[in-house]
Amino acid sequence: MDQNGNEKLAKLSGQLMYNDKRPVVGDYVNGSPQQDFVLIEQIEPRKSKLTRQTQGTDQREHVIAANLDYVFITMSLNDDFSLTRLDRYTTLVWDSGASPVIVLTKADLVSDDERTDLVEQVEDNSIGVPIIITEQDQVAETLQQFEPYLNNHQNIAFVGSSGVGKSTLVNLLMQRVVAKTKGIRADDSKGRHTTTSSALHLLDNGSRVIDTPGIRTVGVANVDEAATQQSFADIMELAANCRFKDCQHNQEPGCAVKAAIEAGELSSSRLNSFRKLQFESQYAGLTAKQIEKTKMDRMFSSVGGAKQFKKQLKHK
Ligand SMILES: Nc1nc2c(ncn2[C@@H]2O[C@H](COP(=O)(O)OP(=O)(O)OP(=O)(O)O)[C@@H](O)[C@H]2O)c(=O)[nH]1
Ligand SMILES: [Zn+2]
Repeated sequence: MDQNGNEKLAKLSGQLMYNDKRPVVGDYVNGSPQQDFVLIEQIEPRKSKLTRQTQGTDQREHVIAANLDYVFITMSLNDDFSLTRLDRYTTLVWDSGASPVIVLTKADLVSDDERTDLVEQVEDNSIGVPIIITEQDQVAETLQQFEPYLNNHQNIAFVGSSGVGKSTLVNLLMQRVVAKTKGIRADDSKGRHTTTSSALHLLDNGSRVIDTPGIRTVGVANVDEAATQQSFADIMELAANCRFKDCQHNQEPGCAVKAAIEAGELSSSRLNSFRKLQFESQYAGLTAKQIEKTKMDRMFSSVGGAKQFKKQLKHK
């Protein structure tokens, strides 16, 4: 896409190909126009990059999107609420160099008391991260809350579990259907039904929503708490019978997990994988807190309006 928002066909120069330097969505590139395509010759330094954490021995960094300014961590208040997952997403975003903003959706599906309680939990947990609260059909209120993050040619993206309302928000910001929501088919500008949605949506004010399946699911694979518990259902079940509620399954007396390993009902490698995941989650939570503290001041000064908007909506 050029400066004017026109999409162009582009090819990579041999030099970039040779060095395995490939642009990702959000990259700014320089190149020269050829007859019917643009030859990309240089990728500008990235001011932020969202990466996928590869697991196992392959430690190569996989960049999913570049130059994001704000990443909206989207979580629904009714059935997707998890502070642990929120912490891990927040860490992921801080690590990328972008700033996180928490979006709590579907406020219309919880009672006022529940909403107040959940929002306070997030405020206490994610100190310094702005919060946006949205609900069904509140278009003007929602746009108003997003405004501070869009008014300066920003690159933004939405992350979060499936079904929390990311597409709904993208479409709302675009003021038309560009991303598929459940039950609605995306329409492209020519009025033709499309099955794939574009990776980059240009808003009227010059900001861009970067939206790819890779961004949507970033972190979800190794982040999703419920999925973790589900995939280690056998260990969770055994652990319920440990004598101590906070049993670490090491040397504690009355440990049902150790007993199962000794009885040959559970492999010790399975316990190891479980530990690895547990450790990663604790580490992620800790880092989030530390990083949040150091970046707090910067956040408050750069988007001072955010808290006010939230308070307005909360007490309306
Ligand atoms: N009641 C209510 N429903 C909502 C709200 N936001 C979104 N929904 C509904 O929730 C469903 C899922 O929303 P989507 O926008 O498709 O969710 P998504 O996060 O894009 O899901 P994926 O495409 O799977 O990543 C749709 O039926 C929406 O209409 C909200 O604030 N309130
Ligand atoms: Zn135990």
